Amino acid sequence: MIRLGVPSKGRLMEQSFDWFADRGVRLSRAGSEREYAGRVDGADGVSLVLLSAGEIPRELAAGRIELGVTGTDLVREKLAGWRDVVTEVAPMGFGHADLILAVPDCWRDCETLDDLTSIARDFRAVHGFRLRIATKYHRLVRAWLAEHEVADYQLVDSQGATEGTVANQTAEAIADITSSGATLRANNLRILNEDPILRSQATLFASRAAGGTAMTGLLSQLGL
Ligand SMILES: Nc1ncnc2c1ncn2[C@@H]1O[C@H](COP(=O)(O)OP(=O)(O)OP(=O)(O)O)[C@@H](O)[C@H]1O
Ligand SMILES: O=P(O)(O)OC[C@H]1O[C@H](OP(=O)(O)OP(=O)(O)O)[C@H](O)[C@@H]1O
Repeated sequence: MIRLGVPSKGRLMEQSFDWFADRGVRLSRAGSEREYAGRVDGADGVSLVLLSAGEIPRELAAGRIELGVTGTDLVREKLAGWRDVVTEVAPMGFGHADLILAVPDCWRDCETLDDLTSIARDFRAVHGFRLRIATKYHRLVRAWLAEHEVADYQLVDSQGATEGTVANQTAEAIADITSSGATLRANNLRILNEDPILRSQATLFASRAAGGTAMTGLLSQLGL
Protein backbone atom coordinates (compact mmCIF):
# COMPACT_ATOMS: atom_id res chain seq x y z
CA MET A 1 0.00 0.00 0.00
CA ILE A 2 1.29 3.50 -0.88
CA ARG A 3 0.31 6.10 1.68
CA LEU A 4 -0.14 9.52 0.07
CA GLY A 5 -0.09 12.56 2.40
CA VAL A 6 -2.04 15.61 1.24
CA PRO A 7 -2.74 18.88 3.14
CA SER A 8 -5.98 18.47 5.03
CA LYS A 9 -7.63 21.79 4.26
CA GLY A 10 -7.72 25.02 2.31
CA ARG A 11 -6.32 25.91 -1.09
CA LEU A 12 -3.47 23.43 -0.93
CA MET A 13 -5.87 20.51 -0.40
CA GLU A 14 -8.23 21.59 -3.17
CA GLN A 15 -5.46 22.27 -5.68
CA SER A 16 -3.81 18.95 -4.81
CA PHE A 17 -7.11 17.14 -5.42
CA ASP A 18 -7.42 18.94 -8.80
CA TRP A 19 -3.82 18.06 -9.77
CA PHE A 20 -4.40 14.34 -9.11
CA ALA A 21 -7.85 14.43 -10.80
CA ASP A 22 -6.25 15.88 -13.96
CA ARG A 23 -4.06 12.74 -13.97
CA GLY A 24 -6.93 10.31 -13.48
CA VAL A 25 -6.70 9.78 -9.71
CA ARG A 26 -9.65 11.12 -7.73
CA LEU A 27 -8.95 12.06 -4.12
CA SER A 28 -11.71 13.08 -1.72
CA ARG A 29 -12.59 13.32 1.91
CA ALA A 30 -14.34 10.16 3.03
CA GLY A 31 -16.97 11.87 5.13
CA SER A 32 -18.00 15.31 6.27
CA GLU A 33 -16.01 18.56 5.90
CA ARG A 34 -14.57 17.98 9.35
CA GLU A 35 -13.53 14.38 8.91
CA TYR A 36 -9.89 13.81 8.05
CA ALA A 37 -10.29 10.39 6.44
CA GLY A 38 -9.70 10.19 2.70
CA ARG A 39 -10.78 8.16 -0.36
CA VAL A 40 -8.87 7.31 -3.49
CA ASP A 41 -10.57 6.33 -6.76
CA GLY A 42 -8.77 5.46 -9.96
CA ALA A 43 -5.59 3.98 -8.47
CA ASP A 44 -5.18 0.66 -6.70
CA GLY A 45 -3.11 0.20 -3.57
CA VAL A 46 -3.06 3.88 -2.62
CA SER A 47 -4.44 5.29 0.64
CA LEU A 48 -4.98 8.99 1.30
CA VAL A 49 -3.70 10.49 4.55
CA LEU A 50 -4.93 14.04 5.25
CA LEU A 51 -2.39 15.95 7.31
CA SER A 52 -1.24 19.45 8.15
CA ALA A 53 1.14 20.65 5.38
CA GLY A 54 3.69 21.38 8.10
CA GLU A 55 3.72 17.76 9.30
CA ILE A 56 4.12 16.13 5.89
CA PRO A 57 7.95 16.57 5.77
CA ARG A 58 8.37 14.75 9.09
CA GLU A 59 6.01 11.92 8.07
CA LEU A 60 7.92 11.43 4.80
CA ALA A 61 11.25 11.42 6.63
CA ALA A 62 9.96 8.84 9.11
CA GLY A 63 8.65 6.65 6.27
CA ARG A 64 5.09 6.77 7.65
CA ILE A 65 3.92 8.04 4.24
CA GLU A 66 5.56 7.13 0.95
CA LEU A 67 4.39 10.18 -1.05
CA GLY A 68 3.41 13.63 0.16
CA VAL A 69 2.36 17.03 -1.15
CA THR A 70 3.72 20.07 0.63
CA GLY A 71 5.60 23.32 0.02
CA THR A 72 9.32 23.20 -0.78
CA ASP A 73 9.72 25.82 1.99
CA LEU A 74 8.41 23.41 4.63
CA VAL A 75 10.63 20.52 3.51
CA ARG A 76 13.77 22.67 3.48
CA GLU A 77 12.93 24.27 6.80
CA LYS A 78 11.89 21.17 8.70
CA LEU A 79 14.31 18.54 7.41
CA ALA A 80 18.03 19.03 7.95
CA GLY A 81 19.75 17.37 4.98
CA TRP A 82 16.38 17.03 3.22
CA ARG A 83 17.96 15.55 0.08
CA ASP A 84 19.06 12.50 2.08
CA VAL A 85 15.51 11.66 3.22
CA VAL A 86 13.15 12.78 0.45
CA THR A 87 13.20 13.22 -3.32
CA GLU A 88 11.36 15.91 -5.27
CA VAL A 89 9.12 13.96 -7.65
CA ALA A 90 7.31 16.86 -9.34
CA PRO A 91 6.71 20.57 -8.83
CA MET A 92 2.92 20.97 -9.02
CA GLY A 93 2.52 24.52 -10.32
CA PHE A 94 0.51 26.01 -7.44
CA GLY A 95 1.12 27.24 -3.90
CA HIS A 96 3.75 29.67 -5.19
CA ALA A 97 5.14 31.86 -2.43
CA ASP A 98 8.43 33.62 -1.71
CA LEU A 99 10.22 33.58 1.62
CA ILE A 100 11.38 37.19 2.02
CA LEU A 101 12.84 39.57 4.57
CA ALA A 102 10.84 42.76 5.17
CA VAL A 103 11.46 45.93 7.17
CA PRO A 104 9.19 48.81 8.20
CA ASP A 105 8.26 50.88 5.16
CA CYS A 106 9.34 54.01 7.06
CA TRP A 107 12.99 52.79 7.17
CA ARG A 108 13.78 54.82 4.04
CA ASP A 109 17.54 54.21 4.31
CA CYS A 110 17.10 50.42 4.40
CA GLU A 111 16.73 49.08 0.87
CA THR A 112 19.29 46.29 0.62
CA LEU A 113 20.79 43.64 2.85
CA ASP A 114 23.95 45.77 3.09
CA ASP A 115 21.82 48.61 4.48
CA LEU A 116 20.25 46.22 6.98
CA THR A 117 23.69 44.96 8.02
CA SER A 118 24.86 48.44 8.97
CA ILE A 119 21.54 49.34 10.61
CA ALA A 120 21.76 46.13 12.66
CA ARG A 121 25.29 46.98 13.79
CA ASP A 122 24.24 50.48 14.91
CA PHE A 123 21.02 49.13 16.43
CA ARG A 124 22.92 46.92 18.83
CA ALA A 125 25.17 49.78 19.94
CA VAL A 126 22.20 52.11 20.57
CA HIS A 127 19.65 49.69 22.07
CA GLY A 128 21.91 47.20 23.84
CA PHE A 129 20.25 44.22 22.16
CA ARG A 130 20.38 42.76 18.68
CA LEU A 131 17.85 43.70 16.02
CA ARG A 132 14.97 41.21 16.16
CA ILE A 133 13.68 39.32 13.11
CA ALA A 134 10.40 37.48 13.63
CA THR A 135 9.97 34.23 11.69
CA LYS A 136 8.96 30.60 11.77
CA TYR A 137 11.65 29.75 9.16
CA HIS A 138 14.59 29.62 11.56
CA ARG A 139 16.83 27.24 9.64
CA LEU A 140 16.41 28.93 6.23
CA VAL A 141 16.74 32.49 7.54
CA ARG A 142 19.83 31.72 9.64
CA ALA A 143 21.52 29.98 6.71
CA TRP A 144 20.73 32.86 4.32
CA LEU A 145 21.94 35.55 6.73
CA ALA A 146 25.12 33.58 7.47
CA GLU A 147 25.75 33.23 3.73
CA HIS A 148 25.46 37.02 3.43
CA GLU A 149 27.61 37.57 6.53
CA VAL A 150 24.92 39.29 8.59
CA ALA A 151 25.62 38.65 12.28
CA ASP A 152 24.09 41.37 14.47
CA TYR A 153 20.54 40.04 14.71
CA GLN A 154 18.41 37.65 16.74
CA LEU A 155 15.50 35.52 15.58
CA VAL A 156 12.22 35.81 17.45
CA ASP A 157 9.92 32.84 16.99
CA SER A 158 6.57 33.67 15.39
CA GLN A 159 4.30 30.82 14.32
CA GLY A 160 1.59 33.03 12.78
CA ALA A 161 0.51 36.64 12.18
CA THR A 162 4.24 37.36 11.81
CA GLU A 163 3.64 40.64 9.96
CA GLY A 164 1.97 41.99 13.12
CA THR A 165 5.07 41.63 15.29
CA VAL A 166 6.65 44.90 14.10
CA ALA A 167 3.60 47.00 15.01
CA ASN A 168 3.40 45.08 18.29
CA GLN A 169 7.05 45.98 18.95
CA THR A 170 8.22 42.43 19.47
CA ALA A 171 10.45 42.60 16.35
CA GLU A 172 12.07 45.19 14.05
CA ALA A 173 11.89 43.06 10.87
CA ILE A 174 10.23 39.87 9.66
CA ALA A 175 11.02 36.91 7.42
CA ASP A 176 7.89 35.21 6.10
CA ILE A 177 6.14 33.81 3.06
CA THR A 178 4.39 36.21 0.72
CA SER A 179 2.46 35.75 -2.50
CA SER A 180 0.31 38.80 -3.33
CA GLY A 181 2.16 41.11 -0.92
CA ALA A 182 -1.16 42.33 0.52
CA THR A 183 -0.38 41.27 4.10
CA LEU A 184 2.97 43.08 4.02
CA ARG A 185 1.41 46.26 2.64
CA ALA A 186 -1.41 46.17 5.18
CA ASN A 187 1.20 46.03 7.94
CA ASN A 188 3.41 48.82 6.50
CA LEU A 189 6.27 46.48 5.68
CA ARG A 190 8.54 46.53 2.62
CA ILE A 191 10.57 43.67 1.09
CA LEU A 192 14.34 44.20 0.91
CA ASN A 193 15.57 44.75 -2.59
CA GLU A 194 17.18 41.28 -2.86
CA ASP A 195 16.33 37.93 -4.39
CA PRO A 196 13.96 35.97 -2.14
CA ILE A 197 15.49 33.70 0.49
CA LEU A 198 13.55 30.91 -1.21
CA ARG A 199 10.97 30.56 -3.98
CA SER A 200 8.52 27.90 -2.87
CA GLN A 201 5.74 25.97 -4.54
CA ALA A 202 3.66 22.90 -3.76
CA THR A 203 5.64 19.82 -4.73
CA LEU A 204 5.08 16.06 -4.76
CA PHE A 205 7.79 14.46 -2.60
CA ALA A 206 8.67 10.79 -2.10
CA SER A 207 10.23 9.29 0.98
CA ARG A 208 13.66 7.83 0.21
CA ALA A 209 12.53 4.85 2.30
CA ALA A 210 9.88 4.11 -0.35
CA GLY A 211 10.26 2.37 -3.68
CA GLY A 212 9.21 -0.81 -5.43
CA THR A 213 6.93 -1.70 -8.27
CA ALA A 214 3.75 -0.22 -6.73
CA MET A 215 5.43 3.19 -6.54
CA THR A 216 6.83 2.95 -10.06
CA GLY A 217 3.36 1.97 -11.33
CA LEU A 218 1.63 4.89 -9.61
CA LEU A 219 4.20 7.42 -10.80
CA SER A 220 3.89 6.19 -14.36
CA GLN A 221 0.09 6.39 -14.11
CA LEU A 222 0.56 10.04 -13.03
CA GLY A 223 2.74 10.61 -16.09
CA LEU A 224 5.92 11.08 -14.00
N1 LIG B 1 -0.30 33.29 0.85
C1 LIG B 1 0.16 32.16 0.37
N2 LIG B 1 0.10 31.90 -0.94
C2 LIG B 1 0.58 30.74 -1.43
N3 LIG B 1 1.12 29.76 -0.68
C3 LIG B 1 1.17 29.99 0.62
C4 LIG B 1 0.72 31.17 1.22
N4 LIG B 1 0.90 31.09 2.54
C5 LIG B 1 1.46 29.90 2.76
N5 LIG B 1 1.64 29.24 1.61
C6 LIG B 1 2.23 27.92 1.44
O1 LIG B 1 1.34 26.95 1.90
C7 LIG B 1 2.03 25.90 2.56
C8 LIG B 1 1.31 25.56 3.84
O2 LIG B 1 1.20 26.68 4.67
P1 LIG B 1 0.25 26.66 5.94
O3 LIG B 1 0.77 27.73 6.84
O4 LIG B 1 -1.17 26.72 5.50
O5 LIG B 1 0.55 25.22 6.51
P2 LIG B 1 0.43 24.70 7.97
O6 LIG B 1 1.22 25.60 8.86
O7 LIG B 1 0.77 23.25 7.95
O8 LIG B 1 -1.11 24.89 8.24
P3 LIG B 1 -1.90 24.38 9.49
O9 LIG B 1 -0.92 24.06 10.56
O10 LIG B 1 -2.77 25.58 9.77
O11 LIG B 1 -2.66 23.19 8.99
C9 LIG B 1 3.47 26.37 2.73
O12 LIG B 1 4.28 25.59 1.87
C10 LIG B 1 3.47 27.80 2.27
O13 LIG B 1 4.59 28.14 1.48
O1 LIG C 1 1.31 37.96 0.41
P1 LIG C 1 -0.07 37.53 0.83
O2 LIG C 1 -0.88 37.06 -0.34
O3 LIG C 1 -0.75 38.57 1.64
O4 LIG C 1 0.08 36.21 1.74
C1 LIG C 1 0.96 36.16 2.82
C2 LIG C 1 0.35 35.58 4.04
O5 LIG C 1 -0.10 34.24 3.80
C3 LIG C 1 0.43 33.40 4.81
O6 LIG C 1 -0.36 33.39 5.92
P2 LIG C 1 -1.56 32.38 6.17
O7 LIG C 1 -2.83 33.00 5.72
O8 LIG C 1 -1.25 31.03 5.59
O9 LIG C 1 -1.58 32.31 7.76
P3 LIG C 1 -0.40 32.28 8.86
O10 LIG C 1 -0.07 33.73 9.13
O11 LIG C 1 -1.05 31.62 10.02
O12 LIG C 1 0.77 31.52 8.31
C4 LIG C 1 1.75 34.06 5.19
O13 LIG C 1 2.19 33.66 6.47
C5 LIG C 1 1.41 35.53 5.11
O14 LIG C 1 0.90 36.00 6.34
